[in-house]
Amino acid sequence: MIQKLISKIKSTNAPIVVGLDPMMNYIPEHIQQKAFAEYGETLEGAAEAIWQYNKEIVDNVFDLIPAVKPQIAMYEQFGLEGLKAFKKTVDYCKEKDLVVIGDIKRGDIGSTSAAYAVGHIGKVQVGSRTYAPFDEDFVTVNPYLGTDGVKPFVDVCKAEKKGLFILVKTSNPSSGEFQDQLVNGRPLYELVGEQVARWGEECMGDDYSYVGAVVGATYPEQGRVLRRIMPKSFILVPGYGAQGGKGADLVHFFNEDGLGAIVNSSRGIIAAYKQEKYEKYGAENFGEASRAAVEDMIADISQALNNR
Ligand SMILES: O=C(O)c1cc(=O)[nH]c(=O)n1[C@@H]1O[C@H](COP(=O)(O)O)[C@@H](O)[C@H]1O
Repeated sequence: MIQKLISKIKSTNAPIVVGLDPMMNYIPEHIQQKAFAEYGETLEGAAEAIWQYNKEIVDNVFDLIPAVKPQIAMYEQFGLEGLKAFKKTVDYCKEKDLVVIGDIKRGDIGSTSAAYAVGHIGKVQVGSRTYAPFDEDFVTVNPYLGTDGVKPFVDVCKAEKKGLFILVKTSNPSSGEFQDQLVNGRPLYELVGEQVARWGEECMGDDYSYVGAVVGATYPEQGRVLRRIMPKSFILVPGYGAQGGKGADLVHFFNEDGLGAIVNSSRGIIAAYKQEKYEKYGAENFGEASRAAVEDMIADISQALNNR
């Protein structure tokens, strides 16, 4: 899957991911009203609104981008109906030939991680049959439990040719509380980065490992250091746009080959129609506003990479 991600980044010339994080207050009134007219103000109605919203965004941007990243909590909050909308979204994006990064941030003791891995990127056995329940291409993993909590994900990736992005230095304001603590004089995120590089060594595609890392756009200096510590790991970089990250902050997340990083924006793209810059599109044309925001994001990152 890392090969597919790389070839799609090259063909689109866009190292970006659109985050499909559909919060209800971003979903335009007309989409909500239609879904509620059909299913009532129910969990099913919410799930239908989410699905229709996602579909319109994907239809407007799929040809410009290599990948999407649905964040499962945004679906899970609506229970089983929400999870059905998550699965429908995953399948639809795959039909559109997009790489799907399931943002699930899981990680537990070995046996439990194995079940998460099977459910999201692997296959589950039912009697004589096997099923791929969610079937994303990559998932995000929380490494707090250490090697035996991560290894089941790595094993499933090897068997299924899928991939991981492991949290190393997260984009949020409190990320330093634990991640920046010094251990033998070095910040914890560096030690986690070194371990990600080691986990990745046995999982190489042609040039890059299919075990990647997550490093927030909001910490560009740490990104520069981590780029060197994990030269063969792809870095998923969230925090662009709504959290303040800009193209110019991101150049050091990339290798000299122009690869090695993929930048996520969720609210900045899917709720673009609410920003002053794109309000001329109006809520009715929110998909077109998202397309314009994707084009602007690609231009911003390309320009920063060309100027470095
Ligand atoms: O793993 C992630 O994707 C992630 C890690 C991190 O450090 N920071 C972070 O914001 N994310 C996710 O990236 C997305 C960012 O959304 P926006 O701030 O709306 O672009 C959300 O889905 C977050 O859950």
